[in-house]
Amino acid sequence: MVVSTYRIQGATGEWEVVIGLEVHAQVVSNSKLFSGAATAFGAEPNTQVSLVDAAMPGMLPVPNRECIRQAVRTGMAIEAQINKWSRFDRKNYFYADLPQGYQISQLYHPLVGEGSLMIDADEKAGIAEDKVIGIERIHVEQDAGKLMHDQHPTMSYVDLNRSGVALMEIVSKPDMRSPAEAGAYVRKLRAILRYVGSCDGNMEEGSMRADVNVSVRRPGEEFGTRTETKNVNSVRFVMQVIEYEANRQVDVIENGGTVEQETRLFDPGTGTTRTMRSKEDAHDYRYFPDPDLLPLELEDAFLEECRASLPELPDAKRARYVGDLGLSEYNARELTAEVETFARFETLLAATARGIGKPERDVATQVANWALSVAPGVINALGEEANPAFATAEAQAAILDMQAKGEISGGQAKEIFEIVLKTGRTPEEIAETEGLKQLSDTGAIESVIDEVLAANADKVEEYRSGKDKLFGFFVGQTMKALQGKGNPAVVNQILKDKLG
Ligand SMILES: Nc1ncnc2c1ncn2[C@@H]1O[C@H](COP(=O)(O)OP(=O)(O)OP(=O)(O)O)[C@@H](O)[C@H]1O
Ligand SMILES: [Mg+2]
Ligand SMILES: [Mg+2]
Repeated sequence: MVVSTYRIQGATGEWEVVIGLEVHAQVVSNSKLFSGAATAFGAEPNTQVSLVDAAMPGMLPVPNRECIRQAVRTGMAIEAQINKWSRFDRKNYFYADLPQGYQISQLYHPLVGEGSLMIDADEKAGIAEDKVIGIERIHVEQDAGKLMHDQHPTMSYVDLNRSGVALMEIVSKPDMRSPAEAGAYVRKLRAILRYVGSCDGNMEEGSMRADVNVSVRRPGEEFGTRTETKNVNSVRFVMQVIEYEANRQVDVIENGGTVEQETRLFDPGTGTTRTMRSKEDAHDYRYFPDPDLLPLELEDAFLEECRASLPELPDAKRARYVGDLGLSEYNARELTAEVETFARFETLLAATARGIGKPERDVATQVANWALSVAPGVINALGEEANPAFATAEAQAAILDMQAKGEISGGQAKEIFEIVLKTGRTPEEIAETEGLKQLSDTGAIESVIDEVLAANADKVEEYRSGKDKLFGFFVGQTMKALQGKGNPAVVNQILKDKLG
């Protein structure tokens, strides 16, 4: 096995990087954490703001059961401790996008305690083996509004649509040791959130973003001082932040300086980070329990309902694909990485197995290869000419069924799929009218084989006296005579029978 350890080579020796991530994930829910206002993305500014979200005096927050349910389900999906008793705290600070003057969050008693998540070995990415990353906690909190500085030459506007939307803050332990591991962690976490349906994981639209904590140390020594780069909104950027920060910190230390604990901002344009605020003006948030809210107490029936609603999760699905369906580790990992991918695969697998009347296991590898490489290959090659709407599960299953029955070859399967993508015609009809079929008519194949054997009587003699290798020659000659359209299984069988 390749053991690849990520190290920064400094002027004075090697450094190890230590990473912990705080991921803010917007909870999928029709209404906000403490109000009935809608959460739909892309609405006109300030059209989804209740009196609670605008912090009108006297308004009281009421916890939204669905938001709590989603956070509990997420906690269960990372095998975390679910705290039946938790409480909300006020995190006080002043900023124009925060009308309350405080954010309702959970510092002292979060809803979800310790859990973990496994990142998968990926040799290409430099991750030698599966690795478990600890998760410290998940707490539930409100999002803030959004300031808009580009609407007016001298004024800033504020959009409160996001004010009060439920977020989960998922805090990892400082267990990651390379940009690749951090990238894999974010991808795996995003996959789990999407499987569970508790967050859409859409980083570009901001429904999932990461605060990236980075420090460096000599391998095996005490942790160094961390910096925290806020609001990083893509996997690639998370990795860039770590790469940049780790190298910057090594330079600082090797040049006799010390790393300051501070909050930094990432500039995607230059791939660098810069100071946003330092420890000196660090916030004192004056956290205290929110007097407007009672502690949350979860009942067993609620917890059971949450557990029962969980789908099969990525690790379990991957193991089942290998164990029950007989797929390779690689195929299983690729197919389970995204919800859309496994959903498409499972639909196609079911349709193919049903069509041909065989157990799923018998056709799983064929369907997996089709879904992961053959079909995308044909679609990409066609580019604009392909109409994705024609790539239905039924059409693809029909092609795979014909191939599994030996009626068409792999090459013909691709040609038929091409025509399907361009025209929407059915595969059976295409195979028939375009002559894209293998010949399986035993009578016709038999007479061709008879001719081949008669024309090569000497070779038949040699074969019968023990030169087994000649079998391939007869197959080749027969196929040539059939212009490549013979069903290989039928050709092989008849040849075997005739040669004795
Ligand atoms: N020495 C270190 N190097 C890198 N990461 C660290 C180190 N120590 C702690 N971390 C990580 O920093 C993060 C700290 O997050 P946490 O939410 O607990 O506190 P915070 O960042 O101080 O608070 P806030 O939520 O207000 O930003 C965790 O992900 C943790 O793993
Ligand atoms: Mg935090
Ligand atoms: Mg933080």
